[in-house]
Amino acid sequence: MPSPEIFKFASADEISTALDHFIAQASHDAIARSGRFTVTLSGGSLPKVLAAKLKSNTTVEWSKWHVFFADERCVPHDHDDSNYLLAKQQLLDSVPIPANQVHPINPALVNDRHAAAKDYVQQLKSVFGEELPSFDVNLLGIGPDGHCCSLFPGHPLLDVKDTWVASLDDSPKPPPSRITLTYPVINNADTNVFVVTGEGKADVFHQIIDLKEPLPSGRVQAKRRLIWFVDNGAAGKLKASTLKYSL
Ligand SMILES: O=C1O[C@H](COP(=O)(O)O)[C@@H](O)[C@H](O)[C@H]1O
Repeated sequence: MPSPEIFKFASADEISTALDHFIAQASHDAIARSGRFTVTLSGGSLPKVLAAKLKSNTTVEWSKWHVFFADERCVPHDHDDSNYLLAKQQLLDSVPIPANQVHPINPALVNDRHAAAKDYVQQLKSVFGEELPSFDVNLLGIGPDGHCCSLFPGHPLLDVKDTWVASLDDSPKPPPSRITLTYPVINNADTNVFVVTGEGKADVFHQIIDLKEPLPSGRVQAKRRLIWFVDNGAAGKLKASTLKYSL
């Protein structure tokens, strides 16, 4: 299992620049290796930081991207709570990824979370076949409680191993009904990248990295790289010895 690599930046803006370079390189490498770049996006604070610079990057072969969502709220695509809507507004509307290579939750199934999760497994199979999906990169956020995707502390979904996509109707963070990738898929990625900004995340980041508390984000592994991009605010309580400063 790779050790976490933690990179600290002065601001969210600096993270956007670093992410632009990092994702462009990861995309280039994956396309050279396999002809495509498979990536998941999270919701919350991530899409804005991710897209700020990346959306103007003309060196990226956007036509080779296949985009999924690490988790999604069971709401229509035009709902304010939709992770897809957020990603569309921040990034997807600005870059030429073919529409059939972007995989949002099926909008016809948002009132039936079980069916939506099952459908999302089929969407994964349409790109990865029957093998356990191995994304080139998952782009993940963390909540102040340590959740990532829609995997919340103490929730039974933390132990799910028999499906690639699970659903819940009791998310402690609204909205309650959601679907989420499970650990077998998350941890089978080549690279998992967390993006953490702001003082509001300083306590939980310290708990995960320094105190090694078994919060959902702290249980994320990867096949090759496990990377954290953090700003000064989020790293405010971290022991200095755990940091790396350049990629
Ligand atoms: O509900 C969610 O929250 C997490 C963290 O969001 P943030 O705003 O604190 O960064 C997010 O990663 C996840 O995709 C989303 O559904």
